[in-house]
Amino acid sequence: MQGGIGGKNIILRLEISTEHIQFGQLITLVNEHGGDVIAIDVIRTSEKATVRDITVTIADPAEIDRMIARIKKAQGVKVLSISDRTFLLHLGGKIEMQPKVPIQNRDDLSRVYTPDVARVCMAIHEEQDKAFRLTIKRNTVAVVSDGSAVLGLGNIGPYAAMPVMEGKAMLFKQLGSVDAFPICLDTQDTEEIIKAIKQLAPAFGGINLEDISSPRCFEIEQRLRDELDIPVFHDDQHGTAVVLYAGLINALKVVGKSLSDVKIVVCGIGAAGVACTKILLSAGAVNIIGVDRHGALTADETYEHPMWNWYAQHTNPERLSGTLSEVLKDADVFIGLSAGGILQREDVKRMKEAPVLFTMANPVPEINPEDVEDIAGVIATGRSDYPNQINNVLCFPGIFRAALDCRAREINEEMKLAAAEAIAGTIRPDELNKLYIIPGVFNEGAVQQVRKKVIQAAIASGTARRVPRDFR
Ligand SMILES: NC(=O)C1=CN([C@@H]2O[C@H](COP(=O)(O)OP(=O)(O)OC[C@H]3O[C@@H](n4cnc5c(N)ncnc54)[C@H](O)[C@@H]3O)[C@@H](O)[C@H]2O)C=CC1
Ligand SMILES: CC(=O)C(=O)O
Ligand SMILES: [Mg+2]
Repeated sequence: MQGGIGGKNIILRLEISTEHIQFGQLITLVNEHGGDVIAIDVIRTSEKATVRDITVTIADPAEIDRMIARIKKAQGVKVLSISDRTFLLHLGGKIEMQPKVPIQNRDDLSRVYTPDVARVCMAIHEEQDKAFRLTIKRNTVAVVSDGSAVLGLGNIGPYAAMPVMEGKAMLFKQLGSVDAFPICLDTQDTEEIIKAIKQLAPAFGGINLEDISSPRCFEIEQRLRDELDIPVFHDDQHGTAVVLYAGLINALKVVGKSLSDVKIVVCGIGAAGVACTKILLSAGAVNIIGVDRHGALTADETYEHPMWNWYAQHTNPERLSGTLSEVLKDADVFIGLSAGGILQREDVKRMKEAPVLFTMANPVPEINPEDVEDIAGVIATGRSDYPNQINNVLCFPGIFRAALDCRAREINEEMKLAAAEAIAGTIRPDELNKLYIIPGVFNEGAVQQVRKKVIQAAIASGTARRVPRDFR
């Protein structure tokens, strides 16, 4: 994946001479390259020529250049510009700030701002907790990244991370009615990140850490949880783990296996891989083998990475060693949280019957579903263009909605397990099948169910600081 014209949807602005070319000829040319014209807008027209924006969706992006070369050669057609619909959508960023009330006169001005605002400031100064009532704090979350592990793109830095964080902020708002600010810090130093987030915290009711690479993410999250009194949640760890567990509950029902019996191979023992393993262990999984770039993690080895030593001590009961391919033999479940394209069809064939494949690397999964759909029991990816999207977006809007509504001090294990069970439970037994193990992102019932179950868990576990009105 790269910048520029790399996507599947493009808009061509063409000046078309009415004397030389029939519009139908152009459509045929697009179709010959596997493209479909999905919209045509006339920009201007004269007797001799029309200027039109033609939106084309194309199955094989490699065909785009060939198609454009042919259009450029066609007599009577001038290509004025080529744009990628995804890039157009990002022009100027994807979100903006909106005041809740207009400032229409001096009276409004003196209330939202000086002098009257001073009385509100002093009320908070006298009782800091009032910040929850009198500022944006109670509904606002900071989405903070350092750009070090952005999706599966790696360490692309804070500027390049912004589009993902803006996207997360949009999802927070649309799905959970949570106001979220994208914040990308220009440092990858653990202490500086902790300090910066603590300094930002007064404005926020929660901190969603995003795309911070392991092992720094573990210390950053733990220290912030200890030192702040608002929920701090590393989405790539816990959001992913919650949704993965929800998906696995249902996938195992489809293939008729139980969590305590299955052999699970987790590939990519980073932020997401560690958290997914932890939630599965706490839910009763016994036989989990973790694999990273150098092969299986085993208690027979010592690792520089302290989390890997913990991992090796708590997993791989048979102390298997070897490559991903080797340890996959007779496995029931593959969980990929590593990098695109690293799993081969031959490896899947050596797994047990009806293997469950969660190939969750973004944007390119460990294996393309179409390469193994004939031999897999259930397949899920992190993407929205295949069935069974296992993506933390199913968790973070609802879990933060709940945490803000009950003013939870933290998001604890009880709340995470409740969220997973709520997501899994959204699918009725008569709906469950290999192509439908997890609710879709736009399933409003799922967010509401997560909110309800997570608030109940927060109250029961004593971390809620208020009981929302609909729970009284
Ligand atoms: N679907 C979802 O909801 C989510 C998907 N992800 C995806 O999971 C992947 C990992 O994300 P994080 O854990 O945040 O990153 P991370 O950087 O913390 O961990 C990635 C781990 O994968 C390992 N790895 C890389 N290439 C490998 C290979 N060829 N074989 C074995 N291990 C390999 C790395 O050494 C590292 O330990 C990314 O592709 C990300 O997009 C992450 C979070 C949520
Ligand atoms: C989904 C997500 O958070 C990731 O791929 O990093
Ligand atoms: Mg992420």
